[in-house]
Amino acid sequence: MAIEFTKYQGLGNDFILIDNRASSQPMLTPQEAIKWCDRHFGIGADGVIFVLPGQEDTDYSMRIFNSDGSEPEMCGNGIRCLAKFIADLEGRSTESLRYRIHTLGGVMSPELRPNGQITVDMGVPRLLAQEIPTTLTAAEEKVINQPLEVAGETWNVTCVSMGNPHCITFVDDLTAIPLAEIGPKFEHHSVFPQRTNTEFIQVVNRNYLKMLVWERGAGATMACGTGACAALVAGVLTGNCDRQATVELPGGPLEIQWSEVEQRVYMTGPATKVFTGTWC
Ligand SMILES: N[C@@H](CCC[C@H](N)C(=O)O)C(=O)O
Repeated sequence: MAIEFTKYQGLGNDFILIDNRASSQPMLTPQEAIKWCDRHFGIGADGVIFVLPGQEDTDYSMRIFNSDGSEPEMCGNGIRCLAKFIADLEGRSTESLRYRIHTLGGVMSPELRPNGQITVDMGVPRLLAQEIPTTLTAAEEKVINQPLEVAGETWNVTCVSMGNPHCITFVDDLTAIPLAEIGPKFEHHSVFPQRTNTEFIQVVNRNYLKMLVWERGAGATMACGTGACAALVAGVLTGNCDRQATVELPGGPLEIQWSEVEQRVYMTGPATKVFTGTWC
């Protein structure tokens, strides 16, 4: 069966978007998603995202498969791409628009702005060990600057769930991080029963962080929206940064804010259409 798709990217974190509004079941299996994401034998992407009918009073639902076929709960760069894709499908790309999107990580709300940027209300971060999930501390405790042994070194890590799990560690020099070697060791560490995304953060100043990411199910990517949000939350919890900061990723910057009153995290960044195609 021929299936139409559109490729989008947010800071180089790239996704294949599929119009799945006619059914609540994703059109592809995880095995098919692996083939589509392959950069040599397929279209090439960090994941496949489906726009499905809304549930529980939302406008639409989002499901996503990582490039390894696993299904994460949420994706920050992906939800900006999805908002742009929906606006394009509805023929409303030039308006200021807000959607309520159901995800496996909770309801998220992206807003398309007239300047082309998209701000997403990413909800309230979850901080208890059982919510990450991790066995690093007791289930009801937060994981802030806890020592973790990886590759023969002790790393002080802080864990944050933005719907999906993140393990954040602050380092002096990002250029000294052997990402491809240690990323998988964090991802598959026995203290993370559902694996984890890992962010390495260098603090430039209290409002500017630099980040490298190893994503669960996708490896080293150019950017991770949920990871940037989790990094800012971890920075506040460890006293490394203020509640508003620019997070610079290999693919470019995201603006992140953690509001003191409602405790919600807001992420602002771009999303761009790359091309459309048909998989035959
Ligand atoms: N790149 C994404 C996160 C995608 C999901 C992640 N790999 C996971 O398994 O949790 C983002 O921008 O947030």
